[in-house]
Formats: sequence, structure tokens, C-alpha cells
Amino acid sequence: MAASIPAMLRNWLDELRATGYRGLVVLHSVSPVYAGGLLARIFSDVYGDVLCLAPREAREGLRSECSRLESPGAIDRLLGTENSSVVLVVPQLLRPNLLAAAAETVRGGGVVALAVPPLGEWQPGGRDSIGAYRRYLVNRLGAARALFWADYDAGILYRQALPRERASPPPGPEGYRPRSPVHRRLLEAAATLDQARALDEIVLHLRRRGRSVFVTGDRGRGKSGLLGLVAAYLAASHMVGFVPVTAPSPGSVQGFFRVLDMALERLGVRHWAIERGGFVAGVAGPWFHFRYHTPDRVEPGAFTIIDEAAAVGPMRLRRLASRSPRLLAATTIHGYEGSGRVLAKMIEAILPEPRLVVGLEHPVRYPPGDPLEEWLYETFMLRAEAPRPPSWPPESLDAVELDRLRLADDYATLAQVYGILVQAHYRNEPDDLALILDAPHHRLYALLADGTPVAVVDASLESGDTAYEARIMPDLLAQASPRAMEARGMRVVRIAVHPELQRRGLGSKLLSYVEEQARSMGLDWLGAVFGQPDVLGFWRRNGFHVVYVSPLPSKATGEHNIAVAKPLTSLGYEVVYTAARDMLRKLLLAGHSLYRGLTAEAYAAVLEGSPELAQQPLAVLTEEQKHRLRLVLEGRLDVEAVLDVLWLLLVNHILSSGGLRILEEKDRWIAAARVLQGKTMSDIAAGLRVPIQEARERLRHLLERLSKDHAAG
Ligand SMILES: CC(=O)SCCNC(=O)CCNC(=O)[C@H](O)C(C)(C)COP(=O)(O)OP(=O)(O)OC[C@H]1O[C@@H](n2cnc3c(N)ncnc32)[C@H](O)[C@@H]1OP(=O)(O)O
Ligand SMILES: Nc1ncnc2c1ncn2[C@@H]1O[C@H](COP(=O)(O)OP(=O)(O)OP(=O)(O)O)[C@@H](O)[C@H]1O
Repeated sequence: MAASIPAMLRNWLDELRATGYRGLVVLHSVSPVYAGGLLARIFSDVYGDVLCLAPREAREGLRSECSRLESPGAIDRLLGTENSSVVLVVPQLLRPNLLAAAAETVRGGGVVALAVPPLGEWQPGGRDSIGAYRRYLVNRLGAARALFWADYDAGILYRQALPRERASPPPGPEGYRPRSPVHRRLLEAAATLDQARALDEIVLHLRRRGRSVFVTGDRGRGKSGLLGLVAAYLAASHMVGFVPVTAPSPGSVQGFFRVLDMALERLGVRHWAIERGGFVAGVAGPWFHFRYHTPDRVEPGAFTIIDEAAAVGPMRLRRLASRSPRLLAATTIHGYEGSGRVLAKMIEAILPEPRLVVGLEHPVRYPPGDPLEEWLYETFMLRAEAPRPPSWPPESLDAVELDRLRLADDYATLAQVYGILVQAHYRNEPDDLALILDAPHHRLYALLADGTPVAVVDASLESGDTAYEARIMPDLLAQASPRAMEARGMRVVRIAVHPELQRRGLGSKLLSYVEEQARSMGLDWLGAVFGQPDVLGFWRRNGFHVVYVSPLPSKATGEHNIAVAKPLTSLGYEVVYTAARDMLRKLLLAGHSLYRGLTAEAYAAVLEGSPELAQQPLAVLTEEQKHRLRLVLEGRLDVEAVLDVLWLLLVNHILSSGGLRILEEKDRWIAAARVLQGKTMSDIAAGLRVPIQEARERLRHLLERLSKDHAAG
């Protein structure tokens, strides 16, 4: 009986190849390594090439079967490669990111295969899983349109399916009539008609003095390739000299450089590649140089190219956009390494006008409508969107904890929940769904309006006993609070309200339900960690305090993580207030060193504090300082002569009142940036778009006010 599974698989592969589409193979066995070897042998016969990804202990047994054998961790490097078949040997945890990324490398007619333990023992969520992810995956396998699913040892075929129709290849660039003066040879270098049309539009836009271009599309649509074609046009037309190119990693620009190199070759433009650390880091010619820099190092040029802009983050983009006269950017809307429509809209708004937005739809490596891509996108909800909101006001509005095992069987509700939750994070990736469904220490809460989710919280239980990789808050609190590791709490990993129903109190209502749940579990604190300082207002309104601000920006997004917490027990009070008071002091005393990198707005926001954080001020002014202060107040010296005095007065004002209590927003920003962070007046004026003279006036008024308060105090 067992012998027939390989034969059936071969037949299925023949039929799959005839359709031109890609498919998924899942083969169970008590020895996933053996099953992986078997799959590799069959694929090698059928296709000639097999990429195998297996953990170290499994690799020895596979060496002779695979044309390339790597660890699952190498997937980032392999993303630019193209394969007919990929075998993933997965004895334990199956990370959705790995499966989705491996599929990205497979061309039309090819397969991705999973070699896994027998169905009864299969736990793709790993050892501590609650089993919801397994249940969900098994349900989803039932919905795949191109699947071969069997148990090799038992000789059982669970399911095989093939699409009925045959794929038609995406239309090519042949015969496309351009409107711009783009070179014919360059147009023919496009991989799809879509890419050719976009190239033409972009050239037209740039020739008409357009300032920015934003290319969007799902993964594998040829976005990076399109940037390469445009770059070749700019070089060949002598429109550029030095062009900085940035993206989250050098690996992510290899496709760009490859297509740039190919296109310059076709145009007969002399050029050479510059390699660094095994990657192409630049392509240069006699009058041009395209050069890769990491997002934290890149200096904008007259033309700046940004690939995977979503991963570079809005903060860095804003900085690049404000300093670069012209920009070419591309981003994935939905893909294995995340992103989302919200972020694409945000990026679009940052890019300067006149701006052209072009979308690419046709995949480059496989036909449109590919069933494997469809299955991955649906299974990992990569196109998740908030559902249509229910009619408002609803008859009932109930906060509940969602049963994740039941959710695994209810695709429609899970899609609604996830569709709301994705907004709380710029970048959503397949792994996120598995985490939310399956992580043992996570809890999922929702506010249901007549049964439809309108607000969702994903929370995680954390204490000193939680595994190091799975806890965040206890370690942050422990930096200042000696008893933090004794305390137990719940971290709101994400909170989101339906986009059409925000600012009606729903977020606060759900949060207070979560707080009740945490109290009933006897937890000491409720907390959250996030990157966007603009939601701080929401947390403060709900009684949370800033307990930590990361001095280092995230390498990718440039944002500084902020942690907030609210105490629920007396131990919680001790831990949270100790950390929050210490943080306020540290933010003040290290404003010019550790926290100088924060924008004035973000720094002023974290300093806002609350009266409960009031504490002992620093030393009083010396006689000499008082003397200088008098001279300034009488107009005989400039404010800059008493910045030390102003620093002391401001720090003491904040310490004794528990936060930066200056009402006018611009005054707060200028005071924070000049006095506490030590930024120059010209940087501040440029950053906040305030004339220097006005900034000086505001600083002087602040001095007058604080010295009056000081005299009165
Ligand atoms: C750990 C994390 O997930 S952080 C990321 C948070 N999530 C997001 O940013 C996703 C998009 N935003 C949302 O989903 C929601 O707006 C939330 C969750 C931030 C807030 O929920 P809402 O229901 O909109 O807020 P709610 O009406 O309860 O707000 C109460 C008060 O908080 C403050 N507040 C709420 N949102 C904000 C905000 N974005 N910025 C500043 N203050 C805010 C306001 O003072 C508000 O009162 P007001 O509307 O009378 O001025
Ligand atoms: N015009 C082209 N000629 C040859 N190959 C191309 C062309 N355009 C893209 N490719 C190749 O097709 C594959 C997918 O294209 P590309 O990387 O540009 O897609 P993308 O939309 O940027 O997606 P991703 O987010 O996966 O990078 C890459 O290997 C790329 O090198």
C-alpha cells in the first residue's frame, strides 16, 4: 500500500505541471527526514532541481538528495533565487513566514512540499502550542485548490486537488506602444506588460518634472525590477550622477541591481558592479553610481531610491523625503514579510507632489490566479481588511474573551478579528496570525457590536517566570524597580478599533474590560509597548504611565519603543511608579545624550507625565546664576547666556509637577528640544517649521514664566 503514495504523487505532479500553476505537498511520516528525502528524490526526477530547507540535525540524511541544502534561517538569502521545487523538513514548529517565503521562490508549475510528523502527532505550533494553529491549518488544507496531502507510512491519501483550468501566462511587453521617449530596448527588458506600462508612465512623469514615484503591489510583482529599469533609464539619459539606494537589507536590493545591470547591458551603457560581503552593493558607470546604504546610514541625494519602503518606516521616510528633491520608492502591499494598506497610504502621503503612484498586478514568476499564492494569502490573511462596520448605534455591545480553538474553526470571524487587529501594527506577517491563534500565554479579547467584532485586543501574560524570549515588560520594569520580577502582569500586544468607529470610547471600553480580567486573575500590572508616540494620549487617558523609552531607535523604522504600564495591586503600584518616576528623571537628565535622537515632538510627548510622578527637584540656583538671570530678564544678555539656568528651572518644574505641563504645544517642543535635548536653534526651527525668531521669543517667554514661578515658589 505504502508504495502507491509516491506513484500517486508523480501522477499529481505531472498533472500540476500541465496546468502551469503551483501546488502544495504535505507528506506525513514518523520520520520527516525520510519523507523529505523521498520528496527530494521524486522532485529531482520530475524537475531536475530541488531546494531543501531542514534543521541541522536533519541535514546529514538529505545531503545526497537535494540540489541545494540550507537551514531554514537562510531563507532571507534565498528569496532572490528561483526554484522549481522546495522541500521543507519540519519536525516541529512550522513558521508561517518560512512556508510563505519558500513559496515566493517557486516558479509556475512548481511545488512547495512539507515533510512533517504523522497527522495525530503533528504540532506545527511547537511544543507549547494550544493546538489552535494546527486545527486551523488542517481546516485550511481542506480548502487548497492545488494540494497533495498524504501519510507515507500508513499509505493514506488524505486529499488531492488540482485546478480545473490551465494557466495563461501574463501578457508580455511585446507590441506595447509607449507614450514617453523610453528606449525600445529597455521596454522589451520588462518582464510583464504591467512592468512595461509602468516604466513608460514613470518616464513620462519624470520628464514632466514629477518629484516622486511610488510603486506598489504584492510580492513578486516585479517592483524592484521596475526600479532597476527606471534607474537604467535615468543613467542612460544622463539624468543622474550619484544615487543613494536604500532598503532594509542588502539582500533586498539584489533584484534591483540584477535588473539594473541587465538593462544597462541591453542599452550598451558601460558599467560595472561593486561587491561587498557577498552582495552587490552598487552599480557604477563613467558618470553615474547607484549605491546601497542601510536605512540608518543613507544620506539623501538629488535622486533617492527606496525599496521596501514599508520596512524603512514612516519616520525615516519623512526625513528622506524632506531632504531629497526626487524620490523613487516601492513597497509590498501584502507579502510574506508583512506590510499593509494602512502603511502604503501613509507612505503615499509622505512622498512629495507631483507624485505618481503605480500598481503592479501581474506576478513575474508564476501565472496570475495561482492557487498556491491564493491559499497562502487566504490562510495567513495577508490581505486582511477591517470588515464592514455594523449599523450604529448597535443594540448590544459586549466585551468578551474569544475562544481561540473555536476561532480556528470559524474562518469568517477570525478574518474579521484579524482585519481589525492588523491596523495596530505597520507590518503584519504570516507569523503574527499563528502567534495570535496559538501562543499559550496570549489571550484574545473583543468588543462585539450585535455580534460583530468592532475592537480587538491581543494580550500576553508576562512575569519573571515567563520564558525570556516571550517576556518584554518584566525586564523593562526591572531596569528601575527591584521587585519587578516578583510582579505578574498582562501586556497588550496590540489594540485596535474598527477604523470607522474610532474615538467613540470603544478602545477605552475594551481596555477597561481587559483590565477587569487582569484584576480578576490577580495580576499586578497592565502594560503595552509600541513605537508611535501619537497614541500615547490614549494610554494616558486610560491611566497608564510611561515606564520605559528605548534610547536606541529601531534599526528598521527609526522609532523609539515606548513602554507604558498601569498598576493594579499594591505591588503593581510600587513597581510601576518606581519605574515611571525613574524614567521621568532619566529622560530629563539624559535628554541631551541617550534621548537626543528622539524628535522634539516624541520627546515632549514622553515627558508629559502626570501629577503622581512628582518628585524631589534638583539643587537650587547659585547666586551667580541668579545674577545672570537678572541680566537676561532686564534684556542686557541673550537667553542663550542662561541656558544652564533655564535647564535647571525647567527640570525642576517637570520633576516637582510630575511632567511637562506647558500648555502650548510649540512651547513644549521648543523647550524640550533646545533646553533638554541641546538641539541647535536652526535644527529646531527647520524641524518644527517655526521661524528662528519666533522660536527665540517663545524660549524667552518660557524663561520669564519659569523664573516667576521659581521666585514665587
Ligand atoms: C500596543 C498597541 O497596539 S499601540 C497601537 C494602538 N493601535 C492603533 O494605533 C491602531 C489604530 N487606532 C485605534 O485602533 C484606536 O484609535 C485606539 C485603539 C488607539 C484608541 O481607541 P479609540 O476607541 O479610538 O479611543 P477612545 O475613543 O477610547 O479614546 C479615548 C481618549 O483617548 C485619547 N486618544 C484616543 N486615540 C488617540 C490618538 N490616536 N491620539 C491621541 N489621543 C488619543 C483621546 O483623549 C480620547 O478621548 P477623545 O476622543 O475624547 O479626545
Ligand atoms: N524586467 C525583469 N527582467 C528580468 N527579471 C526580472 C524583471 N523584473 C523582475 N525580475 C525578477 O523577478 C523576480 C521578482 O521580481 P521583483 O523582485 O522585482 O519583485 P517585487 O515586486 O519587488 O517583489 P519582492 O517584494 O519579492 O521583491 C526577481 O527575481 C527579479 O529579479
